[in-house]
Amino acid sequence: MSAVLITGARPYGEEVTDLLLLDGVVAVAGAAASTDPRAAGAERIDGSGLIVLPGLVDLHTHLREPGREDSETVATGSAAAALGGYTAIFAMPNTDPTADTAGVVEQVYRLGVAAGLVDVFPIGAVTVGRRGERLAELGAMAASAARVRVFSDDGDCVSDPLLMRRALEYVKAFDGVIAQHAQEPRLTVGAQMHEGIVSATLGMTGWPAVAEEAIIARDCLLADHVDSRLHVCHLSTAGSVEIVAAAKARGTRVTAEVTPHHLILTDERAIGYDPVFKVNPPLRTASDVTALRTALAGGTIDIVATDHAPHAIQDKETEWDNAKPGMLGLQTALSVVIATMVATGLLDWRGVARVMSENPAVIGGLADHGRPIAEGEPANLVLVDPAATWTVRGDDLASLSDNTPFEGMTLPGKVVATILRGRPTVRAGVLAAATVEV
Ligand SMILES: NC(=O)N[C@@H](CC(=O)O)C(=O)O
Ligand SMILES: [Zn+2]
Ligand SMILES: [Zn+2]
Repeated sequence: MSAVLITGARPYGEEVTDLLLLDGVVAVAGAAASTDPRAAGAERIDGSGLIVLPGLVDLHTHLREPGREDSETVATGSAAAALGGYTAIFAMPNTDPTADTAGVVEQVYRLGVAAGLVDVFPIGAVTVGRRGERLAELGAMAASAARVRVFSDDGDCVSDPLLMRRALEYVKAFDGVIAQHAQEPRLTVGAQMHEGIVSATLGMTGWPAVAEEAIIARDCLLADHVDSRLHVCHLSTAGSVEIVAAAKARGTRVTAEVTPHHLILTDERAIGYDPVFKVNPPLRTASDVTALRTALAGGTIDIVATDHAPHAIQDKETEWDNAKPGMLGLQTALSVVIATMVATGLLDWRGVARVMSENPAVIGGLADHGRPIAEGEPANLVLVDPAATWTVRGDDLASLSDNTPFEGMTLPGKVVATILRGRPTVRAGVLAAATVEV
């Protein structure tokens, strides 16, 4: 039997409430927690000054296993996730081999269980090899031990509208969702960064906003037509926000995510030609950043998802055109959300719980994550010190890769403890009982 007593912490930043966690469940919430006889032998966590939130849920992580274990593994990505306050992550299928069969998704699922730091839910590819030619075995992945509910060809767009329609129709049978990487390939041939004033000045090939917006508009219409669930990955432009808002107003079952980096960085970062700022979709303009923050606060954008995309040094520290797109995110996401959304007054802590835990759990179909902090609920929790600040160093992060765009930045908010089913995976800001070397 596991027993943990958290004293003096504030759920959602509200009233101080003691919490007694027994056998993976919040057994007692309130003053009675500390006096409960079952608290006698419990591990104690001093929560004074800390905020408790439901454990974070990331709907968009790249773990690189199988295939690129030199840039990330399920175990090292799980460590980064736990240290970032996550209790559940969804792993994108752009691995080698592609996670497009029951066999591969079960392998990733089992590696997550073995690492034991966070619940790892594999995302299945929509098409075989993510090649966009024919549907993968969606039903077999859904029926597998990994119980896949989210499907995506992320890294590439399901650009064929007929395949997209069929995928949307297929997943209705098990209430699945298609998570689309919205990028019209013909409008982004050779694209390196956001198409605008900065790309023109630098002479780089641009990735126009319309390449994202055209696919989102099309997919919203398709999802509406077949009454299925669409999720828009890493939405990045003000125009995309307008399209999603209009679709939601019409009753389309569409949800959308924004990444931490799109909430804080702009295309001006490309000026130094440092490929650490190369990402898909690209960093956009300051007015896009403002629109994304407003949409996240107002609910047009449902969640923050990291798009944690580790890359080995030889793939990233090369000239811009040859560098792979993608940025680390798991250990910095909460701090970036605090800096951009909480410190600015756009979201309170209830709002943070909604966009980083509750909503992603609902979209991903998880019953045991993103739950209220209340008696009888699963004890998946994160304790955050809102007053602490820290300076990001890629070297210090648990990921095997170092490609953080926040190197040297001082950010607010530190994860002090992460608790998965009543068991601390992070204590005093460090990995607890690590089952893996990082
Ligand atoms: N975001 C990125 O720039 N890269 C991702 C793929 C993706 O999310 O599209 C990757 O797998 O590296
Ligand atoms: Zn993508
Ligand atoms: Zn991605």
